[in-house]
Amino acid sequence: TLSPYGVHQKHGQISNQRRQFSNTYISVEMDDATGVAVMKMKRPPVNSLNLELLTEFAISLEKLEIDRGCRGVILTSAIPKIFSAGLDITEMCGKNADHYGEFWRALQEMWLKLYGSNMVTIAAINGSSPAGGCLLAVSCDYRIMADNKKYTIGLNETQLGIVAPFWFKDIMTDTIGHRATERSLELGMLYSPTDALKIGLVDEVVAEDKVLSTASAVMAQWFAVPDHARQLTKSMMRKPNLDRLVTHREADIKNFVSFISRDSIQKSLQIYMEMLKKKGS
Ligand SMILES: CCCCCCCCCC/C=C\CC(=O)SCCNC(=O)CCNC(=O)[C@H](O)C(C)(C)COP(=O)(O)OP(=O)(O)OC[C@H]1O[C@@H](n2cnc3c(N)ncnc32)[C@H](O)[C@@H]1OP(=O)(O)O
Repeated sequence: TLSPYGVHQKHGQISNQRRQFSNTYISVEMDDATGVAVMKMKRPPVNSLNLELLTEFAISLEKLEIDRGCRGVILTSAIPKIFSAGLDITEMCGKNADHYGEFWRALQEMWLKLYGSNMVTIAAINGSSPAGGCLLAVSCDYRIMADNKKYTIGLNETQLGIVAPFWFKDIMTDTIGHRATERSLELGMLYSPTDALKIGLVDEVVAEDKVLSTASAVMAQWFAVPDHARQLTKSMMRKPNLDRLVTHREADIKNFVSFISRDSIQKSLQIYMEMLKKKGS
């Protein structure tokens, strides 16, 4: 079927209790018996967040939000060793202002839906999660990361010569505190799972093969609290950050477009992409 946003979706029934829907880059398995949906990003090689993935992400969340049977979402990756490499740098390089604006609006939309969700959201971080990948995780209610010192998480934007916008910074501050955020963002720090746990960037570190089962167990604990009370509390905690972006949404897009269009920023991103490609070859 074609959704109102023009994204093709495949629907399938895999049992009486489980429903599945899948787009190009997102697959969702909804378990009606538990009320839990597992949402997986599947954009090889590194789940970088391009316009299409962000749009599918927002639509999938919206569908789950209006599904009365769904109380919680586990966000994870179908790609081994990678949760998400963050924003697709090629969406921010060598394109025109209209494209940059459309891309940023899609990112904002996805974030407003994820951070503002009434459902319990748990990030099952089964791989590296820099920059935009970290934003996804920090926007959830709870974070469980696989215990593998090769994986890293953090807002490393300054290392690319770019700057995490105020709404990334706000939720990072709410998660790890002002001083840790200041240092972390200025230096563009990426943390191992153990160090991320120490500063409170993730809530639990577990063996790689236990990430999903731990997420399900944590979900059951959160479900023990009456939904209406938990939802009102979440909304009270998150409303100021949500309102701030909604109020300044157009200005934020304008800032992004003018910042990213600068020759010096384009050059920094190109150098970073070349460095990534060289490393891979
Ligand atoms: C005044 C204020 C104004 C505000 C202005 C706002 C400014 C913008 C703010 C933007 C906010 C967020 C930014 C981001 O999210 S930028 C993305 C940052 N991400 C990273 O730095 C991660 C980069 N990638 C890696 O470190 C590694 O790839 C990995 C994730 C650890 C995986 O390592 P790997 O060894 O398994 O894979 P690798 O060989 O490196 O990569 C495979 C191929 O994928 C390409 N690639 C990797 N990451 C990205 C990416 N983010 N976007 C696009 N492409 C990516 C990589 O180049 C390889 O390609 P190829 O196979 O060589 O062709």
